[in-house]
Order: sequence, then structure tokens, then C-alpha cells
Amino acid sequence: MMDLKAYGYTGIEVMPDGLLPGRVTELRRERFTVMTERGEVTAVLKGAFYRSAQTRIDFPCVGDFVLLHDNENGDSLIATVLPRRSKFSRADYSGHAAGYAKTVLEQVVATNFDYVFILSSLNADFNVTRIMRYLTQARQSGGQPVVILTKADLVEDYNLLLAEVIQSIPDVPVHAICSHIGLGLNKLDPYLMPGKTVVFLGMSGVGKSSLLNALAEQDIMKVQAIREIDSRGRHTTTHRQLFMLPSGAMVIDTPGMRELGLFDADEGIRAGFTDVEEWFAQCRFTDCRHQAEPGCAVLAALANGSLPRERWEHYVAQQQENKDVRNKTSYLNRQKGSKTIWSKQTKKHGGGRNRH
Ligand SMILES: Nc1nc2c(ncn2[C@@H]2O[C@H](COP(=O)(O)OP(=O)(O)OP(=O)(O)O)[C@@H](O)[C@H]2O)c(=O)[nH]1
Ligand SMILES: [Zn+2]
Repeated sequence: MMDLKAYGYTGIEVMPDGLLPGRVTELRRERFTVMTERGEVTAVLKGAFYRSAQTRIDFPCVGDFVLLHDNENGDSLIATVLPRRSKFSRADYSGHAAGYAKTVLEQVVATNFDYVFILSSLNADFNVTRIMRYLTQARQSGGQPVVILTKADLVEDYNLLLAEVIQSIPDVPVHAICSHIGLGLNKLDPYLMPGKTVVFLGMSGVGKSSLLNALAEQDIMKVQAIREIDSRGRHTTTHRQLFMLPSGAMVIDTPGMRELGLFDADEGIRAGFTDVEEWFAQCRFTDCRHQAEPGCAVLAALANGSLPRERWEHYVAQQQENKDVRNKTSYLNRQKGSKTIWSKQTKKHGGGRNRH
């Protein structure tokens, strides 16, 4: 018997008759892999999901705890998604013709994680502003942020940059690592305790796969390839989306989670709020601050519910953080002067890798 506690399950007060709890470890098209007390099962959604769910937010995602009708002879049926303690989602405009509908679908890409590892490389891409923008995203998610500065081997003295980041965000733990030689990985042990779940947030190429492989103490991609050869019925070319580390902690690595980090946060955040900014054009005054002005379209949209209040508050918080970051960054830039503190020999390996 599997103990689901190992997967971070904390139980519910009353278990409805005939239902089995589990955690979603993989989602491919409409088929789920769910870890339960009797091991891994495949499952599909009960028809009621498609009839009653208002948006795809209500659909289970990797990391979710669910209750299912177990079926030993085929697909089990997922009946309920248990409340989430943290989640990352991204706006999905795919269902709408541009400029047609105002509603943006929310696509949940990972749930129920304890820590958000914000990865940023110490080489030429080093950028405190970007780290702070990811921090805003992380704080909104409900997970605890941890900043991880990667590729410490590529700079002459990573302690300078480490000190800079610590100074900018004194309330968040910051660690420098090198996945290739294992430097600093032991600093991550306190987060990687049994039953805890971690997600990685960061741009393409910062070293997410390398860290995952280093923590897994094996090459996960290779492991998967071998699985396919010994024909255990897996028809995928990518690794598991919720992965159990030897330490007993789990890492969620879904394609959607990767995409969250793909854009450069500098433009990405702005692009992510078009549904909010669209209203500005309809305000009576072009310099409307959307606070108490007559004819403010934002206030009207908030009042009649066309613009969710949560969404507006998220936007305002983001704007504030951007401002703080700009102030801090110009301060840091003045301090840094003309010192060259990172090595130039390393150019980022551009996009040639397989996308998972
Ligand atoms: N020198 C050095 N290179 C590293 C380190 N970690 C990763 N790299 C290199 O950086 C490149 C990108 O690393 P990945 O681990 O694939 O990055 P990723 O974040 O998974 O990238 P995506 O899959 O595109 O999201 C590879 O060439 C790695 O070998 C490190 O600690 N030191
Ligand atoms: Zn206004």
C-alpha cells in the first residue's frame, strides 16, 4: 500500500463512500495519471465536469489532490478536485478571436506546491529586475519563493551578485548554485523535505532541467527513454510531470509551467494584462488615474463585475512593484559603476533544445 502522505496528502474530514483520494502526477490530453494508495492509476474526468465547470479552472491539473471512483479494469473516474493551497495559472487567449470577447480563460498549470524556486542565471543574463518580477508572480501563487542563482561557475565572484540580490530582496532566501559541479545544492535541502512540492520558475536556458537532473541524481530524460524501450506502455517522449526526488520531495515540471517562464518578464507582465488595460481607452479623461474620476471605465467595469476585482488588484500590485524595482535598479546600477563582474565568455545556448 502506498502512503499518500508521501505525496503531500493531508487528508479530508469526511471521505465520501466509494471514493479514493489521489494526486495528479501527469496530464496528457484528457487522460490523467493519479497516484493513489493502491499505486498509480489512469483516470478521466466524470462527465459532470464538462457540464458544470464554468471555466477550465475547475478542471484538475498536475499537483491537484482529487477524489476518484476507482476502476481496477480500466480508467478510474475523477469526481472532485480538492481545494488548492497554491496554484500557477496563465491567461489563455486561444478560445477567443482577438478583440472579440473580453473574458480570458485561465489555464491552471501547477497546483499545491510549497516552494517556488525562482531560477536566474549569474552569467550575462543576470538581471535583478527580472528576478523581482518573477517574485511578484510567485507571491501571488501561494507558494513560498526561494531565489536560486544558477551557473555560479561562470562568474569570477558570485558573492558580489549574491549580495546584490540579497540587498534587493532581504525577506526572501537567496542561494547560488552550480548544477554541474553540485555547488550549493546542499543549501536547498531544507526545502526538499519528504512530502514537500517545488516548482521552478525562470526563463528558458537558466538551468531548470540541469537542476532537476542534479537533484534527481540521474538524467531524467534518459530514464524516460529507457522506460520506452522496455515497453512499459508509456507513449511519451518527456519525463513525468510530477517527479519524486530521492529526498522524498517532489518537483512539478509541466509544459504550461515552463511557458510561464518563457517570456522575458519585462514585456510578459504587460502582455498579461491586456484585459485590464483595454478599459483605459474608454475612460472619459485620458489622464484618468482610475481612482475616483467621473466617467472612469475601470471603476464602472469593477462595479458591474466585467473586470474582476482580484484582477485589478493584481494589476495595481504589479505596477507598484515595477516602480519599486525601477527605483532599486537605478540605485544598484549607480553602485555597480563600471565594474565588470561577470564573465563574457558564456553566451546563452539559444533555443535548440527540445521543448517538453
Ligand atoms: N556552466 C554551467 N552551465 C549550466 C549550469 N546549469 C545549466 N547549464 C547549461 O545551461 C544550458 C541550459 O540549461 P537547461 O538546464 O537545459 O535550462 P532550462 O532552464 O531547463 O531550459 P529550458 O528547457 O529551455 O526551459 C545548458 O547548456 C546547460 O548545460 C551550470 O551550473 N553551469
Ligand atoms: Zn479610469
